[in-house]
Amino acid sequence: MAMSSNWSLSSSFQTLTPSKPKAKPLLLRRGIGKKAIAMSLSQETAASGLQVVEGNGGLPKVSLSSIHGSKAEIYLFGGCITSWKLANGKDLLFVRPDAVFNGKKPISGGIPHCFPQFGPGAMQQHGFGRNMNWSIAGSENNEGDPIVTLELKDDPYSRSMWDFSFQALYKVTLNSKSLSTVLTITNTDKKPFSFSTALHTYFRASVEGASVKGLKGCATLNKDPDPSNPLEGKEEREVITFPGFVDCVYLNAPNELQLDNGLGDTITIRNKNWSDAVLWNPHLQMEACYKDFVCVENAQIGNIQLEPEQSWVAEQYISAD
Ligand SMILES: O=P(O)(O)OC[C@H]1O[C@@H](O)[C@H](O)[C@@H](O)[C@@H]1O
Repeated sequence: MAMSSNWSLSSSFQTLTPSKPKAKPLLLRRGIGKKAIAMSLSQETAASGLQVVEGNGGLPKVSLSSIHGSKAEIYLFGGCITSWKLANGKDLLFVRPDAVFNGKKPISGGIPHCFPQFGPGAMQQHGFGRNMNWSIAGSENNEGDPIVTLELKDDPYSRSMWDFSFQALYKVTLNSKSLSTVLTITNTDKKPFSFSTALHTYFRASVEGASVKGLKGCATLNKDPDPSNPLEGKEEREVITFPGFVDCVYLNAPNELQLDNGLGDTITIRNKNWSDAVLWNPHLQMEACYKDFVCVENAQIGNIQLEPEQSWVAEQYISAD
């Protein structure tokens, strides 16, 4: 499979001592007071093409601009990428009209994290990663393309649900026609833990014209009609469309899928080490917006167990040609 030249991952599991990226640290650090955050807003940071600005609800938002014209936005709350615009100004991601930006409820749209649980399970459906504040651990600029690394660590809130010490690093790179992410989960505890995770990507779409290719032959867990009792099956379709409610897990999904968003764009979704995929459209359960998006999610549905100091790494690379 062809990958871009900056696409490299030596191994999926690495034993390493958790470390900060080498890039120059920015002002917004974890645990910093509100006042300090306010002071650092609007500041042009060390790496060009990257700014921290005030987003909806006053939440800090990282704004990325490539010299090639593409743009992206990431809320530190939830480490959620809410916008990915090509040079032509088209935003390929979708934020639901009912999304709230109050720093409490997860942002419904863009690319929310499901961590440390895809769900359903012991804690809230998609875990706590999407409703905690991530911090900026570093930034770079590679030939005009901005790169930012966000970090999430355990705190009393996460420990109230999942009593482990962890570090999540999320490196986001914006290129002219692509957006890539590397998620690294490290066990910083003294005991093993297990987790599941997903990138719950909401793609802007015209649902009637949208389709996904690449999943034929996969084993499926279909949550339609009963989400609490998924039906096991096998995907027989070359081209999957969204004629009604869709909520299906694809196990051992391939490393490359293609989404036709029904709006004139073909989006290639490549991954390394995201083992599974999920397709979701709520249909009439969300009458106000279901026609305007489809979720195509890279996921790790089965639990990953990490020993102390061990890391799990997975990459996603979405591009529009
Ligand atoms: O939490 P959100 O963004 O509303 O998404 C919920 C949906 O997320 C999907 O990933 C699940 O497969 C669905 O079962 C679930 O209903």
